[in-house]
Amino acid sequence: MMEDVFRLMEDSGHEQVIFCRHKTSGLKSIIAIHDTTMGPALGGCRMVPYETTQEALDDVLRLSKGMTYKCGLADVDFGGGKAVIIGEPETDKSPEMFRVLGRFVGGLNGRFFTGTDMGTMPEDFVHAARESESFVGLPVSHGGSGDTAIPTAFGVMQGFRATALHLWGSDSLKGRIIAIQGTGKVGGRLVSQLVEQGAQVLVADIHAERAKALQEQYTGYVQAVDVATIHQQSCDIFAPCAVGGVVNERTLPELDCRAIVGSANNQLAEDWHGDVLHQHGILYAPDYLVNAGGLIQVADELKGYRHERVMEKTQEIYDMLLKIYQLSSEKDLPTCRAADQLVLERLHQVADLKRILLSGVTGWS
Ligand SMILES: NC(=O)c1ccc[n+]([C@@H]2O[C@H](COP(=O)([O-])OP(=O)(O)OC[C@H]3O[C@@H](n4cnc5c(N)ncnc54)[C@H](O)[C@@H]3O)[C@@H](O)[C@H]2O)c1
Repeated sequence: MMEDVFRLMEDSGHEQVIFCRHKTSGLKSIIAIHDTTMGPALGGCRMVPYETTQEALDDVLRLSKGMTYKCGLADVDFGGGKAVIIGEPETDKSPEMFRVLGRFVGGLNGRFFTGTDMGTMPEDFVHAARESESFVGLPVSHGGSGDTAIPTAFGVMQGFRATALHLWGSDSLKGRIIAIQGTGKVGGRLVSQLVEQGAQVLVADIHAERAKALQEQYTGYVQAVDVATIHQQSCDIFAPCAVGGVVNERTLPELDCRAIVGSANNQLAEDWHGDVLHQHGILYAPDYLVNAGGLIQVADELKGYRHERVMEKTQEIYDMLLKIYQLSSEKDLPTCRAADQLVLERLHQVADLKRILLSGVTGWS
């Protein structure tokens, strides 16, 4: 039986949940707006063949709340939101379905902006964008900003450097050993940038040929290892850049690193795994801060995209991460909890400044 939606919203602090259905296109979608204190909600739109509506609802509530935290730490003027489409991306998509989604999102009148996520592609959004201006992550030919892996990798590099400074007193990565799980768009970029900085890099990918190719390209600096053992490698920094949930009950006792800094979303299988990392003296860079480069890029599209501005903003991940590490040390708090505390402080600050009425605002409340 479906759980009471209002109770779920109350538990997670959501403002609004919208169920959208369209008979002819078969669209079934849920949009969740978590918190708009900092600005309109922003978050990706996923298409997944959820088995139940409850499963889709739980996912959209969890992900939209996560976006509030991500926007808060990245210091962009957006709040948390997310959309899910219930369906199989390979077979259920149609241009009409995305135009219908465009009309539903457009009907929110700027309260929610959305970009691509698992199961949705920039090409799908070309159809949606015909109906509303609330879509980001369009192909470059349609005014989009292009591959988000570029700022994302740049942000992770800031994470490596800030972590090195905190742990070893210098942000140089020369001679450091970094183990990268997943050598795709982000991981692959990190390898070349790390080699440039003089680091030693261990790599693993389920497509073993990708890791091997990097080993051949950077002989003497990059070594390919087995996917099953990458997290167990003795290294300075373990960088998950593939899938979520890699820090879990099974992997925790096997980790042999001083820090975890990577691009993958939801690296902690459960929040309390972050507490265990803290107890074990493994420094964890909250993933939603370190991988915020992509979010910063799509948020910038809404202002008229400027690459330099995106990279400048992404660079700030360095200082924000140092702030989290410092708070964590001072208060003996796990870094994930220190990050949450900073977001809540920011929400209070923004709510306070918004008490000042701007001229031209319609309505008096
Ligand atoms: N691209 C972005 O802008 C961006 C932004 C934020 C977060 N992320 C996250 O970062 C991660 C990497 O993103 P990407 O764009 O490089 O994706 P990608 O699909 O280009 O690369 C992922 C790589 O990981 C490999 N892989 C998958 N499962 C693996 C496993 N169990 N062990 C080892 N390798 C595995 C894949 O073969 C692939 O080469 C993802 O979790 C993504 O959600 C990416």
